[in-house]
Amino acid sequence: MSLESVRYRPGCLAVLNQLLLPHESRYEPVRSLQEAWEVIRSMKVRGAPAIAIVGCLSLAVELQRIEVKEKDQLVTFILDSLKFLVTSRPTAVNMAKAAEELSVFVHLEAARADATSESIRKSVIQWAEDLLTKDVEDNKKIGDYGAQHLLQRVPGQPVTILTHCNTGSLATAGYGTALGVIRSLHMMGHLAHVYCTETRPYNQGARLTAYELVYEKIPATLIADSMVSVAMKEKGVSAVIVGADRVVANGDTANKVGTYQLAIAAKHHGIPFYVAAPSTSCDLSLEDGGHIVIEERPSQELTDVNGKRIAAQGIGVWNPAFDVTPCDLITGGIITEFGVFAPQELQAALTKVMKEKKWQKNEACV
Ligand SMILES: CSC[C@@H](O)[C@@H](O)C(=O)COP(=O)(O)O
Repeated sequence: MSLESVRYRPGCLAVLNQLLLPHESRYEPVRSLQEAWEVIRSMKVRGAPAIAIVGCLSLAVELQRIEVKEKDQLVTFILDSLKFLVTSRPTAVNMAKAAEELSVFVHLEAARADATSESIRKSVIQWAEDLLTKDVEDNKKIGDYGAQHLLQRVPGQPVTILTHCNTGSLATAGYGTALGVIRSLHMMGHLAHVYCTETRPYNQGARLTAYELVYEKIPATLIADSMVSVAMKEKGVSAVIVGADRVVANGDTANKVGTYQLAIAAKHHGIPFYVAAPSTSCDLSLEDGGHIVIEERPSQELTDVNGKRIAAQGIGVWNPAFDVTPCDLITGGIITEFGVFAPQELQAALTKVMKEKKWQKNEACV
Protein backbone atom coordinates (compact mmCIF):
# COMPACT_ATOMS: atom_id res chain seq x y z
CA MET A 1 0.00 0.00 0.00
CA SER A 2 1.32 3.47 -0.84
CA LEU A 3 1.66 6.22 1.77
CA GLU A 4 -1.49 8.17 2.67
CA SER A 5 -1.32 11.88 3.40
CA VAL A 6 -5.03 11.99 4.26
CA ARG A 7 -7.36 9.52 5.96
CA TYR A 8 -11.04 10.16 5.58
CA ARG A 9 -14.33 8.52 6.39
CA PRO A 10 -17.63 10.40 6.65
CA GLY A 11 -17.41 12.79 9.60
CA CYS A 12 -13.79 11.94 10.31
CA LEU A 13 -10.61 13.45 8.79
CA ALA A 14 -6.97 12.96 9.76
CA VAL A 15 -3.68 14.03 8.17
CA LEU A 16 -0.26 12.49 8.42
CA ASN A 17 1.83 15.12 10.20
CA GLN A 18 4.57 15.62 7.60
CA LEU A 19 6.66 17.77 9.95
CA LEU A 20 7.45 14.60 11.92
CA LEU A 21 8.49 12.51 8.91
CA PRO A 22 10.60 10.52 8.30
CA HIS A 23 11.10 9.77 12.00
CA GLU A 24 7.51 9.32 13.10
CA SER A 25 4.24 8.49 11.30
CA ARG A 26 1.52 10.20 13.27
CA TYR A 27 -1.99 10.94 12.01
CA GLU A 28 -3.64 13.96 13.59
CA PRO A 29 -7.37 14.66 13.57
CA VAL A 30 -8.76 17.63 11.66
CA ARG A 31 -12.10 18.37 13.32
CA SER A 32 -12.90 21.82 12.00
CA LEU A 33 -12.19 24.42 9.33
CA GLN A 34 -9.94 26.23 11.77
CA GLU A 35 -7.88 23.09 12.37
CA ALA A 36 -7.66 22.49 8.61
CA TRP A 37 -6.42 26.07 8.10
CA GLU A 38 -3.78 25.51 10.78
CA VAL A 39 -2.49 22.14 9.49
CA ILE A 40 -2.19 23.66 6.02
CA ARG A 41 -0.49 26.90 7.14
CA SER A 42 1.94 25.03 9.43
CA MET A 43 2.66 22.58 6.57
CA LYS A 44 1.73 19.46 8.51
CA VAL A 45 0.05 18.76 5.21
CA ARG A 46 1.39 20.41 2.06
CA GLY A 47 1.55 20.01 -1.70
CA ALA A 48 -0.93 21.86 -3.91
CA PRO A 49 -3.50 19.04 -4.46
CA ALA A 50 -3.39 17.82 -0.83
CA ILE A 51 -4.04 21.36 0.44
CA ALA A 52 -7.31 21.58 -1.53
CA ILE A 53 -8.38 18.07 -0.56
CA VAL A 54 -7.85 18.67 3.16
CA GLY A 55 -9.57 22.07 2.95
CA CYS A 56 -12.66 20.70 1.20
CA LEU A 57 -12.88 17.57 3.35
CA SER A 58 -12.70 19.70 6.50
CA LEU A 59 -15.79 21.48 5.20
CA ALA A 60 -17.44 18.07 4.68
CA VAL A 61 -16.62 17.18 8.30
CA GLU A 62 -18.09 20.47 9.57
CA LEU A 63 -21.23 19.91 7.50
CA GLN A 64 -21.72 16.46 9.04
CA ARG A 65 -21.83 17.91 12.51
CA ILE A 66 -23.44 21.38 12.34
CA GLU A 67 -27.13 21.93 12.79
CA VAL A 68 -28.48 24.30 10.10
CA LYS A 69 -32.18 24.68 9.42
CA GLU A 70 -32.30 27.52 6.92
CA LYS A 71 -31.15 26.93 3.35
CA ASP A 72 -29.74 30.46 2.92
CA GLN A 73 -27.88 30.23 6.19
CA LEU A 74 -26.23 27.00 5.03
CA VAL A 75 -25.21 28.48 1.68
CA THR A 76 -23.68 31.51 3.42
CA PHE A 77 -21.81 29.25 5.81
CA ILE A 78 -20.36 27.20 2.94
CA LEU A 79 -19.31 30.26 0.92
CA ASP A 80 -17.70 31.95 3.96
CA SER A 81 -15.89 28.73 4.89
CA LEU A 82 -14.41 28.43 1.41
CA LYS A 83 -13.25 32.06 1.46
CA PHE A 84 -11.53 31.40 4.77
CA LEU A 85 -9.78 28.22 3.58
CA VAL A 86 -8.34 30.02 0.55
CA THR A 87 -6.38 32.32 2.89
CA SER A 88 -4.32 29.43 4.29
CA ARG A 89 -1.59 29.47 1.61
CA PRO A 90 -1.68 31.86 -1.35
CA THR A 91 0.51 30.45 -4.16
CA ALA A 92 -0.93 26.97 -4.77
CA VAL A 93 -4.09 27.60 -6.79
CA ASN A 94 -5.85 24.29 -6.09
CA MET A 95 -7.74 25.44 -2.98
CA ALA A 96 -8.81 28.69 -4.67
CA LYS A 97 -10.01 26.80 -7.74
CA ALA A 98 -11.87 24.22 -5.66
CA ALA A 99 -13.50 27.07 -3.72
CA GLU A 100 -14.58 28.78 -6.93
CA GLU A 101 -16.03 25.59 -8.43
CA LEU A 102 -17.73 24.53 -5.21
CA SER A 103 -19.27 28.00 -4.79
CA VAL A 104 -20.81 27.79 -8.27
CA PHE A 105 -22.01 24.24 -7.49
CA VAL A 106 -23.64 25.35 -4.22
CA HIS A 107 -25.51 28.17 -5.96
CA LEU A 108 -26.78 25.73 -8.60
CA GLU A 109 -27.82 23.18 -5.97
CA ALA A 110 -29.60 25.85 -3.92
CA ALA A 111 -31.47 27.07 -7.02
CA ARG A 112 -33.08 23.68 -7.66
CA ALA A 113 -36.84 23.75 -7.11
CA ASP A 114 -36.70 20.87 -4.63
CA ALA A 115 -33.55 22.02 -2.77
CA THR A 116 -33.46 21.73 1.02
CA SER A 117 -30.71 22.31 3.58
CA GLU A 118 -30.32 18.55 3.74
CA SER A 119 -29.99 18.07 -0.02
CA ILE A 120 -27.41 20.89 -0.24
CA ARG A 121 -25.45 19.51 2.67
CA LYS A 122 -25.37 16.01 1.17
CA SER A 123 -24.34 17.14 -2.29
CA VAL A 124 -21.52 19.37 -0.98
CA ILE A 125 -20.17 16.51 1.14
CA GLN A 126 -20.26 14.25 -1.92
CA TRP A 127 -18.50 16.90 -4.02
CA ALA A 128 -15.66 17.08 -1.49
CA GLU A 129 -15.41 13.30 -1.14
CA ASP A 130 -15.18 12.89 -4.93
CA LEU A 131 -11.96 14.94 -4.92
CA LEU A 132 -10.10 12.01 -3.36
CA THR A 133 -10.81 9.50 -6.12
CA LYS A 134 -10.59 12.09 -8.89
CA ASP A 135 -7.11 13.21 -7.79
CA VAL A 136 -5.71 9.66 -7.77
CA GLU A 137 -7.26 8.95 -11.20
CA ASP A 138 -5.78 12.17 -12.62
CA ASN A 139 -2.36 11.41 -11.17
CA LYS A 140 -2.30 7.96 -12.76
CA LYS A 141 -3.10 9.53 -16.12
CA ILE A 142 -0.35 12.12 -15.60
CA GLY A 143 2.04 9.29 -14.72
CA ASP A 144 1.26 7.32 -17.83
CA TYR A 145 1.13 10.24 -20.29
CA GLY A 146 4.37 11.62 -18.86
CA ALA A 147 6.21 8.30 -18.96
CA GLN A 148 5.15 7.59 -22.56
CA HIS A 149 6.08 11.08 -23.75
CA LEU A 150 9.44 10.99 -22.07
CA LEU A 151 10.32 7.53 -23.38
CA GLN A 152 9.62 8.66 -26.94
CA ARG A 153 11.60 11.84 -26.49
CA VAL A 154 14.81 10.94 -24.64
CA PRO A 155 17.50 8.75 -26.13
CA GLY A 156 18.82 5.75 -24.22
CA GLN A 157 16.78 3.67 -21.81
CA PRO A 158 16.33 3.02 -18.94
CA VAL A 159 16.11 6.69 -17.99
CA THR A 160 17.49 8.72 -15.10
CA ILE A 161 15.26 11.44 -13.65
CA LEU A 162 16.02 14.41 -11.46
CA THR A 163 13.20 15.83 -9.34
CA HIS A 164 12.69 18.61 -6.79
CA CYS A 165 10.54 19.01 -3.67
CA ASN A 166 7.86 16.43 -2.90
CA THR A 167 5.14 15.64 -5.42
CA GLY A 168 4.24 12.10 -4.39
CA SER A 169 1.49 10.39 -2.40
CA LEU A 170 2.21 12.77 0.46
CA ALA A 171 1.45 15.85 -1.67
CA THR A 172 -1.73 14.45 -3.25
CA ALA A 173 -4.52 11.96 -2.57
CA GLY A 174 -2.15 9.26 -3.83
CA TYR A 175 0.27 8.25 -6.63
CA GLY A 176 1.66 11.76 -7.13
CA THR A 177 2.31 14.05 -10.09
CA ALA A 178 6.03 14.34 -10.97
CA LEU A 179 6.63 11.41 -8.65
CA GLY A 180 3.69 9.70 -10.38
CA VAL A 181 5.58 9.87 -13.68
CA ILE A 182 8.62 8.38 -11.92
CA ARG A 183 6.39 5.68 -10.41
CA SER A 184 4.96 4.83 -13.86
CA LEU A 185 8.45 4.68 -15.41
CA HIS A 186 9.52 2.36 -12.61
CA MET A 187 6.48 0.10 -13.04
CA MET A 188 7.12 -0.07 -16.80
CA GLY A 189 10.70 -1.21 -16.09
CA HIS A 190 12.22 1.83 -17.80
CA LEU A 191 13.62 3.69 -14.82
CA ALA A 192 17.34 3.46 -14.06
CA HIS A 193 17.67 5.95 -11.24
CA VAL A 194 16.21 9.03 -9.54
CA TYR A 195 18.11 11.99 -8.14
CA CYS A 196 16.03 13.90 -5.62
CA THR A 197 17.13 17.27 -4.28
CA GLU A 198 17.20 18.03 -0.60
CA THR A 199 14.95 21.08 -1.34
CA ARG A 200 16.20 23.72 1.02
CA PRO A 201 15.10 25.52 3.03
CA TYR A 202 12.39 23.19 4.35
CA ASN A 203 13.83 19.91 3.06
CA GLN A 204 10.71 18.38 1.52
CA GLY A 205 13.07 16.37 -0.72
CA ALA A 206 15.28 14.97 2.03
CA ARG A 207 12.44 14.41 4.50
CA LEU A 208 9.56 13.36 2.25
CA THR A 209 10.60 12.42 -1.31
CA ALA A 210 13.56 10.40 -0.07
CA TYR A 211 11.19 8.66 2.35
CA GLU A 212 8.66 7.87 -0.41
CA LEU A 213 11.36 6.60 -2.78
CA VAL A 214 12.83 4.30 -0.12
CA TYR A 215 9.32 3.15 0.87
CA GLU A 216 8.50 2.33 -2.79
CA LYS A 217 11.91 0.66 -3.33
CA ILE A 218 12.70 2.98 -6.26
CA PRO A 219 16.47 3.28 -6.85
CA ALA A 220 17.36 6.82 -5.80
CA THR A 221 20.04 9.15 -4.52
CA LEU A 222 19.66 12.31 -2.48
CA ILE A 223 21.65 15.38 -3.54
CA ALA A 224 21.94 18.90 -2.15
CA ASP A 225 20.29 21.60 -4.27
CA SER A 226 23.72 23.03 -5.04
CA MET A 227 24.69 19.76 -6.77
CA VAL A 228 22.10 19.79 -9.55
CA SER A 229 24.37 21.21 -12.28
CA VAL A 230 27.16 18.76 -11.61
CA ALA A 231 24.63 15.90 -11.41
CA MET A 232 23.32 16.90 -14.86
CA LYS A 233 26.86 17.00 -16.19
CA GLU A 234 28.11 13.75 -14.68
CA LYS A 235 25.23 11.44 -13.78
CA GLY A 236 23.48 10.90 -17.09
CA VAL A 237 20.27 12.73 -16.17
CA SER A 238 17.75 12.07 -19.00
CA ALA A 239 15.05 14.55 -17.88
CA VAL A 240 14.01 16.81 -15.02
CA ILE A 241 10.41 16.51 -13.79
CA VAL A 242 8.88 18.80 -11.17
CA GLY A 243 5.38 19.55 -9.90
CA ALA A 244 3.55 22.88 -9.84
CA ASP A 245 1.66 25.09 -7.46
CA ARG A 246 0.24 27.24 -10.23
CA VAL A 247 0.64 27.06 -14.01
CA VAL A 248 -0.69 30.19 -15.70
CA ALA A 249 -2.05 30.81 -19.20
CA ASN A 250 1.29 31.25 -21.00
CA GLY A 251 2.78 28.21 -19.21
CA ASP A 252 4.89 30.12 -16.65
CA THR A 253 4.97 27.90 -13.57
CA ALA A 254 5.23 28.62 -9.85
CA ASN A 255 6.75 25.73 -7.93
CA LYS A 256 8.99 25.16 -4.93
CA VAL A 257 11.82 27.68 -4.77
CA GLY A 258 14.84 26.32 -6.63
CA THR A 259 12.80 25.08 -9.59
CA TYR A 260 13.80 28.10 -11.68
CA GLN A 261 17.54 27.50 -11.31
CA LEU A 262 16.98 23.80 -12.05
CA ALA A 263 15.29 24.74 -15.35
CA ILE A 264 18.15 27.09 -16.28
CA ALA A 265 20.70 24.34 -15.59
CA ALA A 266 18.64 21.80 -17.59
CA LYS A 267 18.53 24.14 -20.59
CA HIS A 268 22.29 24.65 -20.41
CA HIS A 269 22.82 20.87 -20.47
CA GLY A 270 20.20 20.22 -23.19
CA ILE A 271 18.11 18.12 -20.80
CA PRO A 272 14.29 18.24 -21.23
CA PHE A 273 12.51 19.96 -18.38
CA TYR A 274 8.94 18.81 -17.59
CA VAL A 275 6.24 20.17 -15.29
CA ALA A 276 3.69 17.57 -14.13
CA ALA A 277 0.46 19.18 -12.93
CA PRO A 278 -3.24 18.32 -12.87
CA SER A 279 -5.60 20.86 -14.44
CA THR A 280 -6.58 21.76 -10.86
CA SER A 281 -3.15 23.43 -10.58
CA CYS A 282 -3.64 25.46 -13.78
CA ASP A 283 -4.86 29.02 -13.55
CA LEU A 284 -5.79 30.36 -16.96
CA SER A 285 -7.10 33.58 -15.42
CA LEU A 286 -3.54 34.89 -15.06
CA GLU A 287 -1.73 35.83 -18.25
CA ASP A 288 1.82 35.30 -17.07
CA GLY A 289 3.87 34.39 -14.02
CA GLY A 290 4.45 38.01 -13.03
CA HIS A 291 0.92 38.03 -11.57
CA ILE A 292 1.41 35.07 -9.21
CA VAL A 293 1.48 35.92 -5.51
CA ILE A 294 4.51 34.23 -3.96
CA GLU A 295 4.15 33.11 -0.37
CA GLU A 296 6.88 34.16 2.04
CA ARG A 297 7.47 31.74 4.90
CA PRO A 298 8.71 32.47 8.43
CA SER A 299 12.46 33.12 8.67
CA GLN A 300 12.91 30.20 11.10
CA GLU A 301 12.29 27.73 8.26
CA LEU A 302 15.57 28.99 6.80
CA THR A 303 17.62 29.80 9.89
CA ASP A 304 16.73 26.67 11.90
CA VAL A 305 16.92 22.93 11.26
CA ASN A 306 14.76 20.73 13.48
CA GLY A 307 14.19 23.61 15.86
CA LYS A 308 17.92 24.35 16.21
CA ARG A 309 19.32 27.60 14.87
CA ILE A 310 22.11 27.13 12.33
CA ALA A 311 22.32 30.69 10.96
CA ALA A 312 24.30 33.48 12.59
CA GLN A 313 22.18 35.59 14.95
CA GLY A 314 21.31 38.98 13.55
CA ILE A 315 21.43 38.10 9.84
CA GLY A 316 18.53 39.29 7.66
CA VAL A 317 16.43 36.60 5.94
CA TRP A 318 14.41 36.43 2.71
CA ASN A 319 12.38 33.24 2.45
CA PRO A 320 10.07 32.98 -0.59
CA ALA A 321 8.56 29.49 -0.68
CA PHE A 322 8.21 29.40 -4.48
CA ASP A 323 9.73 30.80 -7.65
CA VAL A 324 8.39 31.16 -11.17
CA THR A 325 9.95 29.24 -14.05
CA PRO A 326 9.41 31.09 -17.35
CA CYS A 327 7.58 29.04 -19.96
CA ASP A 328 10.48 29.02 -22.42
CA LEU A 329 12.54 26.94 -19.97
CA ILE A 330 9.84 24.22 -19.85
CA THR A 331 11.36 22.43 -22.83
CA GLY A 332 9.88 18.93 -22.28
CA GLY A 333 6.28 19.99 -21.78
CA ILE A 334 3.50 20.33 -19.24
CA ILE A 335 2.10 16.93 -18.30
CA THR A 336 -1.59 17.01 -17.38
CA GLU A 337 -4.32 14.37 -17.01
CA PHE A 338 -5.39 15.31 -20.57
CA GLY A 339 -1.99 14.82 -22.20
CA VAL A 340 1.38 16.53 -22.54
CA PHE A 341 1.40 20.06 -23.98
CA ALA A 342 4.03 22.60 -24.93
CA PRO A 343 3.55 25.67 -22.68
CA GLN A 344 2.16 27.71 -25.59
CA GLU A 345 -0.43 24.97 -26.34
CA LEU A 346 -1.70 24.58 -22.78
CA GLN A 347 -4.30 27.35 -22.69
CA ALA A 348 -6.03 26.29 -25.92
CA ALA A 349 -5.90 22.59 -24.98
CA LEU A 350 -7.40 23.08 -21.51
CA THR A 351 -10.04 25.51 -22.77
CA LYS A 352 -11.12 22.94 -25.37
CA VAL A 353 -11.32 20.13 -22.80
CA MET A 354 -13.33 22.30 -20.38
CA LYS A 355 -15.78 23.27 -23.15
CA GLU A 356 -16.29 19.62 -24.10
CA LYS A 357 -16.85 18.68 -20.47
CA LYS A 358 -19.44 21.44 -20.01
CA TRP A 359 -21.17 20.30 -23.17
CA GLN A 360 -21.23 16.66 -21.98
CA LYS A 361 -22.69 17.77 -18.64
CA ASN A 362 -25.43 19.77 -20.36
CA GLU A 363 -26.21 16.79 -22.65
CA ALA A 364 -26.52 14.55 -19.58
CA CYS A 365 -29.08 16.97 -18.08
CA VAL A 366 -31.36 16.91 -21.15
C1 LIG B 1 1.97 17.62 -6.35
S1 LIG B 1 2.66 18.79 -5.32
C2 LIG B 1 3.16 20.13 -6.36
C3 LIG B 1 3.72 21.28 -5.60
O1 LIG B 1 2.82 21.68 -4.62
C4 LIG B 1 5.10 20.94 -4.99
O2 LIG B 1 6.01 20.77 -6.02
C5 LIG B 1 5.53 22.03 -4.07
O3 LIG B 1 6.11 23.01 -4.48
C6 LIG B 1 5.12 21.90 -2.65
O4 LIG B 1 5.47 23.01 -1.87
P1 LIG B 1 5.10 22.99 -0.32
O5 LIG B 1 5.59 24.31 0.19
O6 LIG B 1 5.80 21.81 0.29
O7 LIG B 1 3.60 22.88 -0.23
